[in-house]
Amino acid sequence: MTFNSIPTIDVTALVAEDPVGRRDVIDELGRAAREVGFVQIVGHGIDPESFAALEDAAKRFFAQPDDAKMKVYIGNSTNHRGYVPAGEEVFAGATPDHKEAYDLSIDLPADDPDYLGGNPLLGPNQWPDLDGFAEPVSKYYDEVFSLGRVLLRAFAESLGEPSDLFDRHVTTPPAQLRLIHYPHDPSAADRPGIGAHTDYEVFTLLRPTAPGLEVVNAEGTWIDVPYTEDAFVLNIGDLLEIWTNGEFTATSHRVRKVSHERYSFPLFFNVDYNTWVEPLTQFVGAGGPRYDGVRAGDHLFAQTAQSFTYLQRRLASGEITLPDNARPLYSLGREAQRSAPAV
Ligand SMILES: O=C(O)CCC(=O)C(=O)O
Ligand SMILES: [Fe+2]
Repeated sequence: MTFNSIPTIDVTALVAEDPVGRRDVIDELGRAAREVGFVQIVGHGIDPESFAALEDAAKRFFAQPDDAKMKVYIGNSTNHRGYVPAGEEVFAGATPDHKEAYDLSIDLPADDPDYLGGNPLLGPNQWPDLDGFAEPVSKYYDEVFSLGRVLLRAFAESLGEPSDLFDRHVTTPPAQLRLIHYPHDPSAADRPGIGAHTDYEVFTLLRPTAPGLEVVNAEGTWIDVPYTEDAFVLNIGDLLEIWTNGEFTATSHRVRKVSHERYSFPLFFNVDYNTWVEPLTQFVGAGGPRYDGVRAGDHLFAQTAQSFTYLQRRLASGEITLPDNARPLYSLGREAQRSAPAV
């Protein structure tokens, strides 16, 4: 099965809990997750004002001088929160991505036991000292997180399963929101915005401000995700691919070189750190499971540690270690399947 465009699904009936219309939406979501792994979501009910306020906050944050941004450098954090300067994240192998970012996640109190116990992804955010930043960013996070929960339940139902099959694992998950800024820099025209990859979580809900995102189909052709105002781009991540034994696909995507300024805001919806994710028996046929199991948080941390230079330094010094059985980068998704079968 291949595809040449990204479907758009109006989820109004799902969000409104319309008992009749929601079933059609669920079936459409399931079909898109199987056949494409990417979909544009409209009718999601997120207030355009919340997005406008997030975009404004992000622009004001990135417009600050480097030394102000570096006060909340991600490398100051033990739980992976804060500012990611250009060149910090080495995504596509040798070529650093041409972007800067600000990473936050579920904002737990400073006395959170997982944080105090050294969990590498859980704990408080590292908020900048910038008026009118934390409030709109947190509001957007909470609203999109709630939408994610509705969609997660819909995906379970689309598989003929109880709606809480995955959602029962969502309490305080390491679900990151990234504010990404791709600056305007014509001299960097030969560098990718973000190299090809799959996302490491359950699924991603992304809002961009401009085109540039591309996904690969089964034939290896890169397909544009057209920019649609007010739509969320939803893509299936590694964990749903593993749980469904490949029934859903984590489709590889990239951001092509951007000569214009662009922002994008992916919220990587996730399950709790300690959730064990392996192919569910109902999806495993005679051929057996196609994937080894992973712990949700370990998978995200292992992938993160292999792509952020501050974590590579901590690994090299022995300050931190990779989780057992860490997968190498980019071992899942359609691109990986084309070169080698999953294990
Ligand atoms: O900027 C985009 O549109 C994509 C970002 C992305 O794929 C990611 O952060 O994982
Ligand atoms: Fe991504």
